[in-house]
Parts: sequence; C-alpha cells; structure tokens
Amino acid sequence: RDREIVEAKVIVTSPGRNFVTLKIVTRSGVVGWGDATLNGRELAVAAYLQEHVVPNLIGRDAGRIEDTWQFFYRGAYWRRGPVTMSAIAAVDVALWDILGKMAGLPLYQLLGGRSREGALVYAHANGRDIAEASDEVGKYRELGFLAIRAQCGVPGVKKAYGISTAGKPYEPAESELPAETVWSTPRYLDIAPRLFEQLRADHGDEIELLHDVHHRLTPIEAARLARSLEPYRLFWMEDATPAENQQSFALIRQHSVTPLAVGEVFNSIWDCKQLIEQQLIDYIRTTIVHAGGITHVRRLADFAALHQVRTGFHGATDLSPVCMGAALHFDTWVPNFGIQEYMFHSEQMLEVFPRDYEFRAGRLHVGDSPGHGVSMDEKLAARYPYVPRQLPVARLEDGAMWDW
Ligand SMILES: O=NC(=O)[C@@H](O)[C@H](O)[C@H](O)CO
Ligand SMILES: [Co+2]
Repeated sequence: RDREIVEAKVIVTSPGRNFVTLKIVTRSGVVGWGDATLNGRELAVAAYLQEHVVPNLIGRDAGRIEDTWQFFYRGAYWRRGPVTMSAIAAVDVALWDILGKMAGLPLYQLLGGRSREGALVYAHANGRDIAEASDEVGKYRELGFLAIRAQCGVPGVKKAYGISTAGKPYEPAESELPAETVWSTPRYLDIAPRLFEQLRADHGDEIELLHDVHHRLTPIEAARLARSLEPYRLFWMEDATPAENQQSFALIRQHSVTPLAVGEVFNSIWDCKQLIEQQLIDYIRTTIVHAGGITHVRRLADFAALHQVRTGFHGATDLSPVCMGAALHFDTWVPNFGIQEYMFHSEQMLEVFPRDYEFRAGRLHVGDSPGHGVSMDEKLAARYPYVPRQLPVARLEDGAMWDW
C-alpha cells in the first residue's frame, strides 16, 4: 500500500529552453522524477503522458518497475517510436528514482555498483572558422576536459551544424517554425580534415577529439571522410550517415579505422541491433530519456557489451538535468562505458533542477544521495511557461530537402 502511486504530474517548463518532466508520488510520499523532453516535439510527449499514461499510473505499485515497463510498451499496441519511448522512459526513470529513495541507495548501487570513479565526458567546442574552433578547444582544455568535440563553420554555408551564434550556448531549436539552413557536402569534406589537422597541430596528440557529422553524408562520402580523418586519431566520428539502413555502415566500416558512433535519434534496441551485432559501430549513443529509460537501455548496453560496443550517451542541453543524473548513475555502473556527452545547462536551467553531480578533472561524478540525485523546484519551474520551438531543417544548395 505504501508503494501505491497516488499522483503523477506532467510538468512543462522553459527556463531558457523547453523541458518536459514527469513527477510520480507514492502513498508514503516518496517522489520520483523522470525526463520526457523530445526537442521540437515536447508537447507530443506531454500529451501522451497526460492522456494515455497518467490515468494508468494511479493505483499501480511503484515497485513493479519491469511490469510497468512491459505494460506501457506492449500496451501501446503501436510499437516503439520516439514519443512513446520518451514517455515510457520518464515513467521508468521516476520509478527507479523512487526505488532508490525507498531503499536508501543511489541508482548506480541498484544497478550493480561502481565500475569507475567518474564518467569521462566531452565538451562541445565550435567556431565559425578553424581558428575560432581551435581557440575554443583550448578553452575547454583549460577547464580540464580530456575529450572535446570540435565543429567549425563551412565556407559559403549559412548556419552549418553545431555552430553557436557568438558567445551564446548552442541551442538548435531557436525558432517557432523550423529555421532553414543550407548544406554543401563538397565544401564540408574539404574543410573537416583541415580542421583536425590544425587541432592536432595546436593541441597535440593526447587530447581526445570527437566530431559530429550529424547525418549529412552518404555512406561512401562518410567512408571518404573517415579515411581522411585517420591521421588525426579521432575518438569517434558521429552520425556519419542516416542509420535507418543499418547495413549502410558496412560500407564505411570497410574503408576506415576511424571509430564510429551513432544512435542519439534511436529509441529502441531494434534501431541498432544489426549495427551492434555486426560491429559496424564502436559506440552506441542511444540514451535513457529517448529509449525507454533505465530498464530498456540496460538491455541495450548489455547486448552491446557482447559485441565490444561501448556506450557514449547523447547529453545535449535538450536532455534535462534529470536525464543527466540518471545517465551518470548508469555511466558509473555500466562495464562497457565509453564516454558521456556533457553540454553545459545554463544557470537558469540548473536552478530549476537541483542536482548532486559535479565536474572534476574531466569527469562527472555522481553524488551518493538515494535515487538519481536530481529533483525539480516546482515553484520556480512554474515561472517559465512553454515556448513553441522547433529544430531547423537543411536543404542542399539546389533547394532539395536534406538531413539537418
Ligand atoms: O551530438 N549532439 C547532437 O547532435 C545534438 O546537438 C543534437 O543536434 C540535439 O540534441 C538535437 O536536439
Ligand atoms: Co550528435
């Protein structure tokens, strides 16, 4: 009876960007928090939770985490998809948070305990040109980062991926309707290797460098880029090509030893089963908020471990601090950990989400408070109403739609 769910609340707040959070409360007053943020489609998940999930939560035993996962996964009938799996994730993470609080144990302990002291993280450095990007890499090295993602503008291309407007943190969902951006593969394939040549010259061989292609190349173009980046020893080249066709990675794999990462847009093991089984990738980025929570991502990580694939969770600012907290506990436990993406949430965002993780010497360390260690200041959250925002689109120079 104590563990009976008596309240479930969907909270949409926008402290600088939109977040959707699920709050679950048990009869004994234990509160669990789950992130349900799907950038550009936040209200779809909020409605899914409000209309189709919350009515089924009231009265359930909060301790039946697996059964609840199976109920919402099979019960939807219409399998998978980012909206359903983000909604399920929010329930799952909130229930794991409650379990930790009932047991008086941090989430990593519930999963099997520490495998490492802290989670290696990577920061985002970008610049409108190579020099600016290299300066920003230097800035993050001074902050103690051991791994840094680098992106630079593409000459003649307006708003290439990942380039923040001077000084402001990078938040791609910047307008009510999708901003139109342009893409040119030839110009990109020309400058990307030059960026990393310069970064190795400026910053040496030790710093781990990552790069996000962001779904923009065909497989053979991605193979060309992967090969041209080999002299610069990247930690990974991410989202080389759209991965609905998992087999397409075989073409990249056969031409290069540059490590490959993919998966931030996936929402279940089925999106990457072939990629992992055939070792077509080195890191899987599918993360807790978009792939059904701890319960599903644990299955995915264990499957990846069988094929020497490591985790490299997506961790952009459109995943809330609640997701970051849960992810860091997972990162602390998971044996086949690779790296954790870590973009800085703004002070305004962090104020809404009290948390106990902290950054030290290039790694993020979880606290030992029971559960995942992140909560929400609801009063403060209520001061930031939803702001309609969508992600940009990209077109080629001839106007044809492309992948942003
Ligand atoms: O690797 N990180 C990324 O690709 C992010 O910057 C994504 O574009 C955003 O999270 C989309 O909402
Ligand atoms: Co990415």
